[in-house]
Amino acid sequence: MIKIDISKQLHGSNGLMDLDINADIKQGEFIALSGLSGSGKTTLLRILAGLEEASGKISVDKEVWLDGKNSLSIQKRQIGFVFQDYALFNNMSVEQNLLYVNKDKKLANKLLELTELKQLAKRMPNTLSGGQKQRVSLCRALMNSPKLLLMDEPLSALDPNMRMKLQNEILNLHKEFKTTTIMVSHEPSEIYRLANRVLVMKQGKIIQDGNPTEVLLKTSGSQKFSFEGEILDIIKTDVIYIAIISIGQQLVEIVLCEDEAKEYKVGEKVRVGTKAFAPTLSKI
Ligand SMILES: Nc1ncnc2c1ncn2[C@@H]1O[C@H](COP(=O)(O)OP(=O)(O)OP(=O)(O)O)[C@@H](O)[C@H]1O
Repeated sequence: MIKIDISKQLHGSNGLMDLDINADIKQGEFIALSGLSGSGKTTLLRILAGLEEASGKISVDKEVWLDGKNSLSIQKRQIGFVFQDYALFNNMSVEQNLLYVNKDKKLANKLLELTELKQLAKRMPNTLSGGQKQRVSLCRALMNSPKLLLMDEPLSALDPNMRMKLQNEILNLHKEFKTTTIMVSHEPSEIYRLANRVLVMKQGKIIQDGNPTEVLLKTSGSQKFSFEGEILDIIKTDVIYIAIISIGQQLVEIVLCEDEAKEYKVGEKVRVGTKAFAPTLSKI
């Protein structure tokens, strides 16, 4: 069990902001940490890792990581950290990056096999793709059998296909090692696939704490669809107008009458909704 009860005054974008976090995390939980930019997610991870000071207490099982002025050093905390920008040692091969953390060759091999990196073990990081680099940094973070794995938007620099592949690998690694994990993510589908619990932060506080269904599904099964998107263009045809909306990776056309077309502007954020129809599924 990880017990967190910390506070710290931060300089938010609108003046001072108190980071105040009180949460208990069970062994093996996979937590998605979500919330608007500037809400304090990265700072919380950095405090847990011992990279930043805070007041309060953090304990992991019977071990005290922080208690008032007493703070266990980063090296002694047994933390794995995966950053968005990989942070690999570029002068070391893939295998050396892993063995630098811990000389356990058997574990390094197992991790490289699980993430299909075995053939790349002797390669240098700058010869790898973004997805491969992030797999290496994930493996490296697991080399010291961390009590807590912290990941700060680890997949946000990757294209959607690679992102999905890495989500599966993260899931496999979590099944295998059951490492207690906190991962910052903004993507609902990613959170839904990976996490068993979601913490949503706002202005330094946790404002929602629940399982992904409770936190993410707002329609409660009512079959109303609603997607957020942005108007890319409004095109006039003979008698009607067509708004081109970008929703995630897709472009959608919505027919507008003249009065509606006047109401909206290109660049505006909109909600595309539909009700009273039965959605169907088909394989792709
Ligand atoms: N050591 C610090 N002392 C004071 N203020 C800080 C410190 N570190 C960060 N901040 C401020 O705290 C706020 C929260 O920053 P943080 O990076 O934790 O947010 P975030 O939720 O991770 O945002 P993003 O999603 O954009 O990465 C920011 O306004 C930042 O400037």
